[in-house]
Amino acid sequence: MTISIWRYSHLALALISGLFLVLASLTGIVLAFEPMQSAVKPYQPKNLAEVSLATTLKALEVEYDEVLTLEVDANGFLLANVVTFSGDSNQIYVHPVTGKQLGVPEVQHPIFKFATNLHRSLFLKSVGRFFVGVVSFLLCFIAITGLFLIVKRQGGWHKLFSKVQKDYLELRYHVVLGRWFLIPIIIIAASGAYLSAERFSLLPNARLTHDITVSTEDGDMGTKPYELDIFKQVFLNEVRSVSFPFSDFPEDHFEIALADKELLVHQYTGRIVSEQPYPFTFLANEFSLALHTGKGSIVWSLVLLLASMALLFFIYSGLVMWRRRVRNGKVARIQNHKDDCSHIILVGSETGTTYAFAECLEQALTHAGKTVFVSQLNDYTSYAKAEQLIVLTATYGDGEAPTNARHFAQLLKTNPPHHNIHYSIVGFGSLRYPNYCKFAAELDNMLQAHPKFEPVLPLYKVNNQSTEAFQDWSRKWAVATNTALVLPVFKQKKVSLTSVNLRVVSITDINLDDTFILRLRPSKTPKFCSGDLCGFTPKEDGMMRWYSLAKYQGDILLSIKKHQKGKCSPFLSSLKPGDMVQGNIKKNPHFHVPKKVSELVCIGNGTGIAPFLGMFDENQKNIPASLYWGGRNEESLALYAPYLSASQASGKLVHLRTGFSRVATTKTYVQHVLLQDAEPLAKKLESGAVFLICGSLTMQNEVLDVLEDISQRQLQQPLSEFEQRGQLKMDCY
Ligand SMILES: Cc1cc2nc3c(=O)[nH]c(=O)nc-3n(C[C@H](O)[C@H](O)[C@H](O)COP(=O)(O)O)c2cc1C
Repeated sequence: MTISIWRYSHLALALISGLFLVLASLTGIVLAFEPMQSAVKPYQPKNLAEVSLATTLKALEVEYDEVLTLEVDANGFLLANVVTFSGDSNQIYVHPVTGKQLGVPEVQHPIFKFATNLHRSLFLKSVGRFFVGVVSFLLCFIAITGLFLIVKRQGGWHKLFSKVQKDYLELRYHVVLGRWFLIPIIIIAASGAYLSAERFSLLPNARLTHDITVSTEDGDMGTKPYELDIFKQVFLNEVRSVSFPFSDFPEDHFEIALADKELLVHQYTGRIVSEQPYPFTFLANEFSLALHTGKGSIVWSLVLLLASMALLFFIYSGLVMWRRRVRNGKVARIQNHKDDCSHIILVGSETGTTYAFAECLEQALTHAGKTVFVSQLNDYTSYAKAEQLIVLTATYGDGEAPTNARHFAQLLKTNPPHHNIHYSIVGFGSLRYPNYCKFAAELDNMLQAHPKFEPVLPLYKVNNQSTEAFQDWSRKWAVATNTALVLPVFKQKKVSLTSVNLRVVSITDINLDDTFILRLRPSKTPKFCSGDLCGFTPKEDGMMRWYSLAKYQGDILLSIKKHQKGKCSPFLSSLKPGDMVQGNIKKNPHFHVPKKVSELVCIGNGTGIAPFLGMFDENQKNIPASLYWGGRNEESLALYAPYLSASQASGKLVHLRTGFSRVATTKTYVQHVLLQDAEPLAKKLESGAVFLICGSLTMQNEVLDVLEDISQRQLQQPLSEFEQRGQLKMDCY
């Protein structure tokens, strides 16, 4: 529940203050340059901690006829109001030791003046200041709610800076930048709100008053200030300002503002006539001003500049995210009537990405001649002609329902279907979270227990919005329901491909699994790695097919299953040594062996073994490596035996475990073999070994269930802990 409250508060506050925030961040960007520009001036030639006030006062007496005030500004520059011997009154920067003039304060540049006015009051004087104050206050809450949401999303404070989940650009960078800039934004907003509150006298009086009785002490009127001990003991780095006595009368004093207190000092005796510490509100005001403006610190000004820019990005990306969510929520309103449809798709989604899958499925089903109705789980009702119910749902919080799916269980009770309906559930989740697809699993249990619902397929889990996994589920669903379902191609991110001419070095015979190994030598040496992908485009349909590659002694090694009716694999199987073929290489960095790794556990089935053959061959440091592989029988393994034996002989592969599904009466799959090795595998997980999984998506899901089980039972930790540490890498199809 809480996550949606935070999300709606965050959105509502941002919408209310959006326009003001745009202005504030734009002007904030401009204003951040002002302190940077001042701070680089050469007006601080000496370390102030080494110069006593007496030294400066003496130098000033020599240089000027009279000094009225002396101020040490935020940059540590000495600004003095002096009267020269020729009678001119000047405000100048002076050298702390020689008293000589170093420069004059510049008039504020019109751009900064304009930006300051706009930033402070929108040119609306007190009314504007009031609005700006309120917006600062709101911004504080927006940033706090935002930070809370990010912490939730990342799985706790301790994981704030761990890997950010894959999502569309605006959402991803809302999170990535939020982690860095929300704290500075909270500081900017809180200090801005404080300054406004101070300005509108909402805080206790910060002014300081001295309670002095008229001094009767005269002292020696010939005494020079720099001869007094007090001025010899105070150094410039402690001083804010000095006001010189108005006249020679002993009852006029030096007013010295130090970092934390103000002193009145007798001008002839040096006695401290009054000493008052600054009230907290005064210091807080000063601190807020420094934090809000960046005065005196180039580094902080730079942080303010970047935070203002980030704020603009948050406004933009927040709007994009909101629009996506609103648009996705409206899907149901622009389509068929619910009671006319045979296929009902219900979506549970928090950030909207699951709707893209629902739209794809809707298109494909419509194309297959079905009448489709798409809605959200919270709108579940009766569906007069429903034959198939397909639920696509994310999981949120700690394994909870997304906001738009919370009422489904209740609605199901109040609207039980009148006829039997087939159902399938696809859970969208992420292995980074301990409760992977938990809500989908709960729904599955709920429907399984319901007398009117009949499952078409077991629950299918999709990790990190994998389009391949969803395609895989759709193929299975199409077979199970005998539907001619072809999903439209998902929009792919642009990736850089390297086109290469490849010469066939060798090609094996096709084995009993219709599988063969193709060894190709690139004409030039493109940079590639085992785990990258090699693609071919058959002329017939112009669609690229990708194969996971092994880099084997500089060549590309592919394990290919020949599909009789396929377009690409039959062509590749017909190649002869010496033939040339045009291919493409696509980087697949998430499936590379990490540079620093203590141990490797490779798990795969069928042709998924290919990248591992290269990884073992490249294992120059003999990092302990194991292979768990599932195939039909020994003969299936024979295809890879020469490569595996060579790696075993050289210590690059130390542990080989296989599971065969067509040997004994009981089928042994790779996940069963993993279960047999639960204890050693748990130890490997614990000691930081990297687990790589390659092969079919069905195998991947089974293997993940087994690994989750091992991790929970043996280590009392969810598998997500290891996923987040980068110990789990997958490339399944
Ligand atoms: C704050 C947050 C919490 C999440 N919690 C879980 C979780 O407990 N289990 C899980 O499998 N996935 C979890 N996920 C991942 C989402 O379910 C997954 O990214 C899903 O594809 C998002 O779909 P949507 O964009 O339609 O909401 C979480 C994501 C976020 C941002």
